[in-house]
Amino acid sequence: MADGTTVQINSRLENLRNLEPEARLDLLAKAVGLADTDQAALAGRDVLPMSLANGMIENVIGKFELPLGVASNFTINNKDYLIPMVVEEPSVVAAASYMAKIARGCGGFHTSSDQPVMRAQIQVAGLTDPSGARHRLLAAETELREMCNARDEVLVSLGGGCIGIEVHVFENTAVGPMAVLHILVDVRDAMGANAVNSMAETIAPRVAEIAGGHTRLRILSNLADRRLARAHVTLTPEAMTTKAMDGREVITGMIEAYALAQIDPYRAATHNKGIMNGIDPVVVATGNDWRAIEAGAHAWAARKGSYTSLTTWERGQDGTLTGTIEMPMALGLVGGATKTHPAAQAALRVLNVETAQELAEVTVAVGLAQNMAALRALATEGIQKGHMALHARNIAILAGATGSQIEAVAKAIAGEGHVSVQAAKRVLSEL
Ligand SMILES: CC(C)(COP(=O)([O-])OP(=O)([O-])OC[C@H]1O[C@@H](n2cnc3c(N)ncnc32)[C@H](O)[C@@H]1OP(=O)([O-])[O-])[C@@H](O)C(=O)NCCC(=O)NCCSC(=O)C[C@@](C)(O)CC(=O)[O-]
Ligand SMILES: NC(=O)C1=CN([C@@H]2O[C@H](COP(=O)(O)OP(=O)(O)OC[C@H]3O[C@@H](n4cnc5c(N)ncnc54)[C@H](OP(=O)(O)O)[C@@H]3O)[C@@H](O)[C@H]2O)C=CC1
Repeated sequence: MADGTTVQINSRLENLRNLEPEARLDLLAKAVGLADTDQAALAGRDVLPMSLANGMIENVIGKFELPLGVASNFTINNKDYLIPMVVEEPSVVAAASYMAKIARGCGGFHTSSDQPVMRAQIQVAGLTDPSGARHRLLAAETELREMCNARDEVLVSLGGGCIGIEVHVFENTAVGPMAVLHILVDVRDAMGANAVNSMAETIAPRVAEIAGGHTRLRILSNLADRRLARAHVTLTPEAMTTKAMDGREVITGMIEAYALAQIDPYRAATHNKGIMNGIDPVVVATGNDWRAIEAGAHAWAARKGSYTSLTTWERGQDGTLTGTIEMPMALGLVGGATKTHPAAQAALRVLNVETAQELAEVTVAVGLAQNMAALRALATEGIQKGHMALHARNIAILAGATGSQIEAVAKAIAGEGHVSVQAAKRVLSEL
């Protein structure tokens, strides 16, 4: 766990879906060994006192609640994980759990990641010799690195700190030539924005002196391309077989669907939205900055000039299907709201991760599972059947159903295949 103790979890929580929320939390608490305070935080009982909320952002007037679910069945690198997910969209948690169930029968997900290295940019403008400035800055690397590290002794004592620099030259911009110095900083278990921003601001005057010209921007880049996390999964045709389709056909359909996301930005945007359906809920549940993750994901997807898929899907020589994902994942276990929000702390304990790198790897594995669910549904029965069956509960609520009526109305309209408020109102009046 984040506190240093190791717990073996069995993520296959039988019958979880059929329990009431309190019983589900109870089952989760037993599986993970959660303290009462963490259970209360996850249940949303007085989780965020107004005084705390008021200290987190400005002009606070209240708090906004969202559902917190748990995806089961995940096996990643032969270790079981239960995944807390904060999300407003139906079918996301069910889909992740389902794909994790299929994947665990095939050995689960496997991951790797880069060291947690962030970059910050120091823009130098007003130059006549940007290439000369680049050489002068590169020659001063040791001095600049030492200045950065003197700014954050705690990070250095934790094994992190500035590990190097890069200088990028732009000969022609709207305001003339520019050199941009990047500092590369190992931020350990933090997301790292504040650490790298402070270093960038500290060394900027010296950078201006060395380069000539003047410095302007001093800020991290959310294109965290030195902090990539990767996951892959290999699935047999037998595991991909559905009631209506042979697994080999399902695999063919998924690969065809993926092929469009590779080359067509219209499809890639939706394909990647499906991936972020898995990633964002984990980022939110752990109190991390989801705008930073979104910005990094889409900038990475467009890095080759045209926007493309964050995943790949390929058929192996033995007929198996392999899915992979690789993307920036700047997540922290400390800093930001991860430490201040009690539910984020509890969610991290449910995840049972030791390092920010492990959290990043688990998160991209959930993104891959979510993409697998969408492609599998799209390649077989279509998205509406499974998604709308679960969305039907929202529609039932909109139509005025309460308590046990919600499930009854949802089941009836999903069964009719006509999920609309009108149909729900009719069923409700007949109940
Ligand atoms: C929705 C399912 C999973 C149903 O699929 P199903 O075949 O009806 O599921 P099942 O009843 O056979 O259950 C299989 C397992 O799914 C899970 N499961 C199943 N139902 C529940 C539930 N109610 N509550 C909790 N867990 C559930 C659970 O793990 C269960 O195992 P069990 O517990 O029985 O051992 C399937 O149809 C599916 O995966 N559909 C895809 C859904 C999806 O991708 N949703 C995302 C929203 S759509 C979108 O925004 C993105 C998109 C699609 O546009 C992206 C793109 O285009 O690429
Ligand atoms: N473009 C962007 O994405 C931007 C994002 N942000 C925001 O910045 C916040 C995240 O910044 P971040 O720097 O991560 O957070 P913090 O500055 O809140 O926390 C990180 C600090 O925690 C301390 N620390 C303790 N233990 C560790 C450890 N094991 N590893 C690393 N650091 C440790 C270090 O501080 P110390 O040395 O002081 O002990 C470190 O600098 C988020 O709220 C984000 O929204 C801000 C600006 C821009």
